[in-house]
Amino acid sequence: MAHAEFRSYQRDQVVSFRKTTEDFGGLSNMAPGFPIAMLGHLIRTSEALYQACRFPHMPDVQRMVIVETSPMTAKMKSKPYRKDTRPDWEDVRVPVMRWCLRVKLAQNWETFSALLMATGDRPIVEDSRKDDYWGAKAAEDDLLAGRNVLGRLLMELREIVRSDPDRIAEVLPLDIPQFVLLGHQIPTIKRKMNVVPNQAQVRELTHSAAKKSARKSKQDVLL
Ligand SMILES: Nc1nc(O)c(N)c(N[C@@H]2O[C@H](COP(=O)(O)O)[C@@H](O)[C@H]2O)n1
Repeated sequence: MAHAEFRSYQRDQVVSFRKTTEDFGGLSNMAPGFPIAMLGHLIRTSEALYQACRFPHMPDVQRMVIVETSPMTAKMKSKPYRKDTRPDWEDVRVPVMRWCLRVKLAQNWETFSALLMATGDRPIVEDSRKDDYWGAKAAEDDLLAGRNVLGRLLMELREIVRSDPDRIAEVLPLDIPQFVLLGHQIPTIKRKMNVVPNQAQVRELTHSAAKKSARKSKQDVLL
């Protein structure tokens, strides 16, 4: 999969997604509404989980990534540290992404499995402006061209949901060195119904949203 071949998809024959607000936007790692609970922390998106996995040896950077409300901002904020990404990242990033998607599914079973099933048998493609590794880019004749590794992983997951859903009853940690979050070994994740934040997590979310809104209204005044 890491060396998935480059291919073209006819746009009108696939399920594609770009914005998280589109019908199939929930397939995007950036999509809100698929929270992940791990080691007592609430992680808002699979993108944040994936990006945090770059920095097992830098818990402060991991924390910064997982507490940020917006996954795009989290990714941007972690950009200065990209040079410190774990050295084997190129070898492990596809298994890490596969694991992140399984965790997203295991903890949001009803909603994410329903979304995957709603794609039917059509190819799934992330329609990306600039990333033809995880997704595919617009090409001539209404084609999308790229390696579409994320789309392929989603299709792989769809097949598991369809034919062997018990494989997602538990998601084992990856057998790679330093598979840790905030200094703790990542545990086996058990399938559960959609994650409901606990009281402490609700307080944390409310607090950070309130702080953000206060900052914003201050900026509004300054503008
Ligand atoms: N919405 C969006 N904007 C971008 O700029 C993107 N690159 C993506 N693609 C997603 O980014 C993740 C991989 O990021 P890196 O390889 O660490 O840059 C992955 O979730 C892609 O689906 N999406």
